[in-house]
Amino acid sequence: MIIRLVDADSGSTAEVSTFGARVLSWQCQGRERIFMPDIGKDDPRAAPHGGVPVLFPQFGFFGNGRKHGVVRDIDWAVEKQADDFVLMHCRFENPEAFSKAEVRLRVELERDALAMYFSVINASNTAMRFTCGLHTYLRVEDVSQVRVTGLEQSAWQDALNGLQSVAAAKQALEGPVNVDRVYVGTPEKLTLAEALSGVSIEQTGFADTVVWNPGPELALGLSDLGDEEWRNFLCIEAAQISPPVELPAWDTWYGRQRLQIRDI
Ligand SMILES: O=P(O)(O)OC[C@H]1O[C@@H](O)[C@H](O)[C@@H](O)[C@@H]1O
Repeated sequence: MIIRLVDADSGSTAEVSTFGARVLSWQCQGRERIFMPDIGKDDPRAAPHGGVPVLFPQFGFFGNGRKHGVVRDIDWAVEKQADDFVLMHCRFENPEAFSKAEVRLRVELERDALAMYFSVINASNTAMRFTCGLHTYLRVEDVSQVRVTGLEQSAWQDALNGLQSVAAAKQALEGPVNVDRVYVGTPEKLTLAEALSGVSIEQTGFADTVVWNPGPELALGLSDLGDEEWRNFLCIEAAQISPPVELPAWDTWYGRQRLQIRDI
């Protein structure tokens, strides 16, 4: 099922699928801001690379479980809904580790912003360890022309090169084609700028940021992407990887990512 949100004042809209609690679309100021491959427009299940997949209980290969976790591939239940927000939840269980969790995502549409509130309740009697993230695919006209600011002072691990540590670049990230970087301990505010428009990206709770674009060669191996679609997105992912979350029994962990359109 797809839930459609509307902000009555501005006419902004968003679409969220109950499959994976994945945001599929955010139309704001007359433009689509979230990337979905063409093939996924009718059936999002056919297109894992797009929208905002929720990654839990594992981000990427950071853990002993399945890459990017399991909750992106299951149906979530709607708990509350209004014109401009939806709250969904799913249950996660790992009998081998005696762990159970209740995972929630609230997606809230504002005048010129989209906020995603993620939470995990450890519903078991033992502490729980996980990594997680919101794998946001930001739609851009041409990734080779964009500029990301806010990460200038952050060192990173290069996932294209065995997670080798790389010193902070001390400059903005320009035209990030074929990058896969894990920035550990990042500022709360980043900016993605294009020629005519920009997005402020704010994250709280999530300490890390992953920046990913596959570029033309890696994209050939991703069957849901059309030949040139790698140009039309940059993933700026709010993540908690290092350190992993150690959540005591019956405690709750919160993370939020908020996207806001800004003038350039
Ligand atoms: O193909 P998936 O599982 O959706 O992952 C896509 C990308 O997700 C990013 O978060 C990772 O840093 C990349 O290494 C990965 O390729």
